[in-house]
Amino acid sequence: MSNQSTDTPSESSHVHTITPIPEREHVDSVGDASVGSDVSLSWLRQLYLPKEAPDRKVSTDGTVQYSMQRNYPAVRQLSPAKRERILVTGGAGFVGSHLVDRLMWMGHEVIVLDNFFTGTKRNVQHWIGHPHFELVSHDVVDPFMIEVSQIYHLACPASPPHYQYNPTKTVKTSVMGTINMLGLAKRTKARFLLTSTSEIYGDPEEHPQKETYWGHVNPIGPRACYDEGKRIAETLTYSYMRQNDVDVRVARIFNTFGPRMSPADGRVVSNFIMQALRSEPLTIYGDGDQTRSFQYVHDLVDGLILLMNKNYMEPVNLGNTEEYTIKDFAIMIRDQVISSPVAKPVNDVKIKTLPAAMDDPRKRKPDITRAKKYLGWEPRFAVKQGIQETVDWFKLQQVEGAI
Ligand SMILES: O=C(O)[C@H]1O[C@H](OP(=O)(O)OP(=O)(O)OC[C@H]2O[C@@H](n3ccc(=O)[nH]c3=O)[C@H](O)[C@@H]2O)[C@H](O)[C@@H](O)[C@@H]1O
Repeated sequence: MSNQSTDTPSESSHVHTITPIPEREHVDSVGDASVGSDVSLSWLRQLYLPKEAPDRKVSTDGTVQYSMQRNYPAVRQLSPAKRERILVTGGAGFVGSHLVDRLMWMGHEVIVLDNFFTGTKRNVQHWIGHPHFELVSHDVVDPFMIEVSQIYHLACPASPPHYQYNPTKTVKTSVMGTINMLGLAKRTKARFLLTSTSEIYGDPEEHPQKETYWGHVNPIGPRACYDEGKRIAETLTYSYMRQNDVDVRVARIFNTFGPRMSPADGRVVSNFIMQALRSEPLTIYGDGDQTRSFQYVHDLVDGLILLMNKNYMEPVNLGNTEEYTIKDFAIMIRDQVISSPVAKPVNDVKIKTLPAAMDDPRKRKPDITRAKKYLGWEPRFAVKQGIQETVDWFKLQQVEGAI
């Protein structure tokens, strides 16, 4: 993409009316006691923003030395009868690893399958060797046999540059990976949860998007490998439900951010934070009037666990209704990185405009009436609180030389 202009865009001209964002209280605990996922934020933070890191020593000579962790984080003690054996595909990825943290906290046995294309061992390193945890290097495109009672099927690249890097493989992952995992659910009678996406709505003509909306997707465009892949994954899921009595759940996940996002995955949150930290211009694709609604990863994990454990089989949107134009979002992130008390000094960060991405949805915001009604779920985190934690995490990676 070539640079067209270097300037700070005006904050006014929106394409449609955006609901003002309400103030939210600072959150210090997450989860839901009804399913045993309730936990303090500080317990989770020790896993990704530790005060000390006894498992690794980062030296000024540019080396890092990992050592066996002496103590695992404390988890709930469950009786064997209540302990589920849970498979998480893509469990070493950004969302998957936070889900694994919570399921481990809840006292369950967790088996992670990952091919490490976008996930990393580092994301789940703190659990390796734990008696409740197993990490398997495996690509879901190939069949996999195991006895489990629940399957969270997350495996698939999710950022547009990653899923467009090898579109055929993305389609295979969605189609064959989902068939393999549904087959496993059928054989073991495990409950199966598909992580679908807001992208199945395409460039929506309905706003906000309800689950009853069928979508507006270009079937042959550059995003199709992901959009259509996830649409067929939904089709497969409900076919197995009707034909084979598989107990299914479908989450349609809207834009999610947080610690452990890959700094180079090309999504807007990681791009803007990294650019601001490096004092580089923030890159806006197109006019910046396109909108997205961003949720913090812990809210999503709350929603996924509730959905798995409640008795509701239709698709459910999981997303935050705080909607931003991308240009307002750029300004918000820039200001937050600059004003952050522990930030290394960043120079005056500019914003530059690049050509729009093809088929980029113009607006996106979830209608979460269903999630509220059937799961008793709604996001708790203000985007700003989540962004602050994410900025802190990116800074820690920078200090440790990991990025
Ligand atoms: O973050 C997510 O959860 C979602 O990310 C992508 O969907 P998309 O909305 O295109 O996400 P981004 O790549 O983060 O882009 C958001 C908006 O920011 C723009 N953008 C992105 C990157 C950038 O540097 N500058 C910029 O203006 C994009 O053009 C787009 O309009 C994935 O396709 C979804 O599956 C995934 O759920």
